[in-house]
Amino acid sequence: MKRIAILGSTGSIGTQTLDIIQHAPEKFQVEAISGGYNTKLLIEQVNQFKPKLVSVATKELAHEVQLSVPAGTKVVHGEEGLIEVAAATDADLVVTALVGSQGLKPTLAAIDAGKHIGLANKETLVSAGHIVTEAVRKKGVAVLPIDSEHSAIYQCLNGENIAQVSKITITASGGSFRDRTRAELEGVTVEQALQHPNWSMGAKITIDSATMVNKGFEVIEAHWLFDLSYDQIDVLIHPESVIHSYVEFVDNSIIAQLGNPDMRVPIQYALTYPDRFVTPTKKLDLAAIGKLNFREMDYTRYPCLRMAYESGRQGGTTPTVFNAANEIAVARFLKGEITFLQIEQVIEAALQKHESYANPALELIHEQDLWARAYAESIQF
Ligand SMILES: NC(=O)C1=CN([C@@H]2O[C@H](COP(=O)(O)OP(=O)(O)OC[C@H]3O[C@@H](n4cnc5c(N)ncnc54)[C@H](OP(=O)(O)O)[C@@H]3O)[C@@H](O)[C@H]2O)C=CC1
Ligand SMILES: CC(=O)[C@@H](O)[C@H](O)COP(=O)(O)O
Ligand SMILES: [Mn+2]
Repeated sequence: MKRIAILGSTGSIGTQTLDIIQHAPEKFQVEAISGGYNTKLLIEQVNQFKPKLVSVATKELAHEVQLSVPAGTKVVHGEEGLIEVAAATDADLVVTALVGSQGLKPTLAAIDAGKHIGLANKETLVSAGHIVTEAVRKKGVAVLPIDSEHSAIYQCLNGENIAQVSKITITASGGSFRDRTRAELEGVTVEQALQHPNWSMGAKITIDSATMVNKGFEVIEAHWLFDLSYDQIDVLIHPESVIHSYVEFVDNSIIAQLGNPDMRVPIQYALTYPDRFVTPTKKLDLAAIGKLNFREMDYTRYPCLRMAYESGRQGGTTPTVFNAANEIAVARFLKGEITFLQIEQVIEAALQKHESYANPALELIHEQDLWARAYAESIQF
């Protein structure tokens, strides 16, 4: 029995993690879960999976949840609650499925407590990759990627010598506006931006996919997960999201991982690694698909990807600012305060304004994250 804790159990990744678990109840025990504000779903999950510990966003919501869950369930709240879910139970593996850099402290707490990590919350590695990587090295825990591209690369690298990798290629669907020119992005709506062509995901990552910030995050995430230089990480547009990513070796051999766009496959792989078992997902039918398409990345069309590479290469607090400014810009776009094209303007302005600090400690990361948020919030158009 593998004991699992889930940060963000009520979200897209969290619910799909529980879906895999409910298909193999003999393999998993859910020790702890956390939700934010969706208490209705959280209560259903607690009653079905019977974790000992559950966390919600606020004290008031914790009181509400306590009334509707089995006696003996401990209900906690806020950042401390997330840290407790991450670190205070007997879980072997913590699935980090919170959205945004609020996932950083709980992830570090889980690592410090010696838990293996099923990593979905990529903003954590973008914001503080060197700190997370160092903590993982010190504690000797495993980080099993859940992000589909990184799970693909992890699977392609299984048993290979990383020194013989010449480069990796992360595939990108192109997002909800992949067939529009930049001029055609003027006036696009929130509703249109939320229509991802292949994946059903939370709102924030769906917007990140449309701006190509998501791919930029994935480049930085790959740099930290696989210890590759930015020159060894490419991005290629692949509209069907069937090839999830691939690795090219020094002998020009390429290994790719394929599958239907269904996050339950990489989630399951992270939960059961190094084993595999029959899954509730559908088989990939290449004959029915017929052909796969590819397009070279256009960095003028997608300036956020260019900014991500620049931020990653600069390192220090620059990726922290890139991430935090983006979080605010996306929230402002979703609230209707700014336009889609202004998201990249907010990020660019924050990157230009900030002063990069090399090798920052956690306190400085936190400070710069707050600075970038306040600055991104203050920009008026
Ligand atoms: N969805 C996907 O297919 C993929 C997602 N990822 C990454 O995984 C992470 C999660 O994404 P996704 O599942 O789509 O996101 P969702 O928005 O669907 O879920 C986010 C989760 O975080 C919780 N949460 C949000 N705010 C708070 C808060 N203040 N306090 C406590 N909990 C909070 C939400 O709770 P509630 O809803 O109850 O408020 C929810 O459980 C992101 O980093 C994303 O980039 C990576 C690859 C694919
Ligand atoms: C499912 C997943 O891993 C997402 O991160 C996905 O990559 C989003 O799709 P695109 O960013 O390629 O549009
Ligand atoms: Mn991805």
